[in-house]
Amino acid sequence: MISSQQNQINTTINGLFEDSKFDVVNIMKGVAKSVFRPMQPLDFKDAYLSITKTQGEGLINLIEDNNLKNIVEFGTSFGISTLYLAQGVLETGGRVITTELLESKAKKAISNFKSASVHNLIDVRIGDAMETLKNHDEPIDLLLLDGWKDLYLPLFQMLEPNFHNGTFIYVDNAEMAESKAFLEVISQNKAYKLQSLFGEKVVLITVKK
Ligand SMILES: C[S@@+](CC[C@H](N)C(=O)[O-])C[C@H]1O[C@@H](n2cnc3c(N)ncnc32)[C@H](O)[C@@H]1O
Repeated sequence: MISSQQNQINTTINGLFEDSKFDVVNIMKGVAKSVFRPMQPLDFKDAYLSITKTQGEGLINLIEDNNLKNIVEFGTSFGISTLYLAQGVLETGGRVITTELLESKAKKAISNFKSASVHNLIDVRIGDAMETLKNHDEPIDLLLLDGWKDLYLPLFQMLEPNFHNGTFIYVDNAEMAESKAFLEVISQNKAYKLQSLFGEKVVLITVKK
């Protein structure tokens, strides 16, 4: 049975997907700005760049099926993926820490979490995730990597001491060049198993038991 809170989350997510239909234009504007210089997060301040609905539903199942409670997300944007994570932890009794570099995006995300009445389950860290997660010293059950791809490896390595036998690392945009370089390094490490999902878009890393 779908609870009224799940309904509220779904309504918020549907509204955000509706709003994100202008993303193609916003992404093109961002890419155009970065023709003569490296891309910057600020170039995409209006773009959602979100995971898909199917990915979101898959994340809910992953959380519920494995009773995951301690979730960390790199890259909040306007909060679509975080709302799916919150829907998962609503069932498991867990919590989500999410990180966003741009204050304007983080503030909009917080307002979206309030609309969905899940703000009490989510700790939003504003600023560079390499700083805001620097002193993280609690077990991580699920790490969602969906921020800028050049930070996947240093962030993974920084948080690695918090992984355990049941940790999942969900790598979005795995097909991108910088993600591939990161995954190449991880695949050399015998401690981890890699599995592709959604064609090449996602790689799910698990800790070998
Ligand atoms: C692909 S979007 C995230 C989409 C979101 N996970 C979703 O599915 O709705 C990536 C986000 O990461 C943020 N970001 C980039 N570098 C970051 C950093 N160093 N620390 C925290 N967030 C960062 C960007 O500003 C951008 O909003």
